[in-house]
Amino acid sequence: MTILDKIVARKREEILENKTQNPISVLEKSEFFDRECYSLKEALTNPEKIGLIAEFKRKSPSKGILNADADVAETTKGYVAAGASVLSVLTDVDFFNGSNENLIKARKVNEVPILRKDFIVDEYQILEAKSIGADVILLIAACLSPEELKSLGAFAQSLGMSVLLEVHDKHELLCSISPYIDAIGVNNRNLSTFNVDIQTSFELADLIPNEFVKVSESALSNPQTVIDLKNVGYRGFLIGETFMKTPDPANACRKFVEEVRNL
Ligand SMILES: O=P(O)(O)OC[C@@H](O)[C@@H](O)c1c[nH]c2ccccc12
Repeated sequence: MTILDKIVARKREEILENKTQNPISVLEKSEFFDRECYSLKEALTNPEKIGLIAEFKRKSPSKGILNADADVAETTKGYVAAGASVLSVLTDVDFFNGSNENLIKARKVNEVPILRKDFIVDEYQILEAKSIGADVILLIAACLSPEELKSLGAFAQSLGMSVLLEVHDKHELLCSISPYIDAIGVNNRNLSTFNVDIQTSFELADLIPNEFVKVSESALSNPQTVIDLKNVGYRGFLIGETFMKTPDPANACRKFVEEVRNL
């Protein structure tokens, strides 16, 4: 059993618990449920920005605790002030020390698209994402069939949300493309083995059809890599650890954006 299998197995239990505690009728009454979502594509294609998706992640299964203390409202506001176009907030509790509460706190103080970073396998989680104020959901090809990717993507888009499809190899990419996604993220980290290799993004760049915004995810720590990825067509850069492992993630983000701009 890989770590991804473990996470998904636990996720299915959690969904059952949440469905009884917070039925859909309750989710639909949330203050955020009827708000209009911000568009991921629009945010990432703004020519004045570098296309940063800055992530709030306290812990990861591969690295352990990154930051137990950072305040989510202050950090996410700082990310946006630093120039981030989009925020990503981990909501998985057991493996990433995230929470829905963290996303709600980020939503209340920011006016940019927010990605609910979690392992989505059920429509219920998409309604939950909408109810906590998320604009974007992640669909991970490694844990969903092509049919599930299509139906979950179509469901999210029917609610006005954007869909980021995550792939980490050519096979996943080629069998997951559908009209029900807005952007394609190449994860440089293999979620089953935790191996990281930025070449993955360079190798898959040309295989992603141009109608999708191209996003490179994970293990980005060098400002020059952002420039090199831009040159092969990427418009989004998802960064968590590089910022969160420092005592002041927003400040680390500000320095990173400045360095990219000066290159
Ligand atoms: O912290 P990093 O190496 O900058 O990576 C961020 C993000 O890409 C990573 O957290 C991530 C990518 N895909 C995921 C799926 C689930 C949980 C987390 C992730």
